[in-house]
Amino acid sequence: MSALLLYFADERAAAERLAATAGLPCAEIERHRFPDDELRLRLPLAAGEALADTLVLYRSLDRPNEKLVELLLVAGEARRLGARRLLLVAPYLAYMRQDIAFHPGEVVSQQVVGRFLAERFDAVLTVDPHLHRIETLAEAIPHGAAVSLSGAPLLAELIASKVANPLLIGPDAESRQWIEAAAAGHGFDFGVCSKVRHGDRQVDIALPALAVQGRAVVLLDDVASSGRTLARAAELLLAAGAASVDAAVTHALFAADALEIIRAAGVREVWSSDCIVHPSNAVSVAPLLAGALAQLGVGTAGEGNPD
Ligand SMILES: O=P(O)(O)OC[C@H]1O[C@H](OP(=O)(O)OP(=O)(O)O)[C@H](O)[C@@H]1O
Repeated sequence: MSALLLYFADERAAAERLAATAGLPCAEIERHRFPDDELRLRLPLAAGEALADTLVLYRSLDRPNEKLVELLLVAGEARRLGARRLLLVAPYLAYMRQDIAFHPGEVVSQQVVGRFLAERFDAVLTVDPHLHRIETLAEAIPHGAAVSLSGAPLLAELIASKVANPLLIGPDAESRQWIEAAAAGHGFDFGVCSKVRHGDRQVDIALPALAVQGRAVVLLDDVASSGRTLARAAELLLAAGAASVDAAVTHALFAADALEIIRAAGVREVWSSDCIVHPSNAVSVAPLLAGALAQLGVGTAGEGNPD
């Protein structure tokens, strides 16, 4: 069974890391944007060349609005050309946070986008999707297509290599799942804050009842967007006597002035996984994704020959 990993130029490095780890050939999709913002895409196929049995499309869904159109076009063309098996590797999955209509008529984007993906791809692999009122990704992406992976163990290894005897702090109740997973493997001390969100850029945080005086604290979260969550938590921790505060996130969205806000709050180092391409990337999720692909029978990562 032949398989090919397809990627776009702006994610070449991360896609090539995955291809190398998974033992897959890879090729770039050519992309041109017309003056009116329409896209012209070209799959890397020579005239008369047959499609691979399995196509793996690598596209992380930060800046999702245009990327969702790319998925629509690539998947549509691949199926038109007779693709039998089409997998999406989207290390960051967008639109997962709007999981309920807060007002009549409000679009429940999570469900709409989830169905859009499930109708086009046989499997959708992602890391730490932000789920709030639903428990499993399968409730958003139906038809058995959802594969949800945890970046916490990789971030925990990174933290262990950077900070001696860290105190892991999760900024809200939802972070407890990855804080516990990260702490478990290394015996880190940990605690979880409580958070109330008042708006896109406004959160109130209360620290857990823990001694933070003199501790090297690492904040660990799934995503940093406006940066306000990490910034507010860091301010409180430093005010409570923490010796240092670093931050690690799976998804480095860092919208607009987020990094400046985080640094101004006193955060020393900011690390992220390469789920979203960003200068803070410090750990690759390629081994995690390659392992999941191997479980789906794609690539050689499961055969002990990742190179
Ligand atoms: O950088 P920021 O803009 O602060 O956003 C990042 C935060 O947002 C998310 O939680 P959220 O507050 O959405 O939790 P919820 O799903 O419980 O509303 C996420 O888990 C982070 O904690």
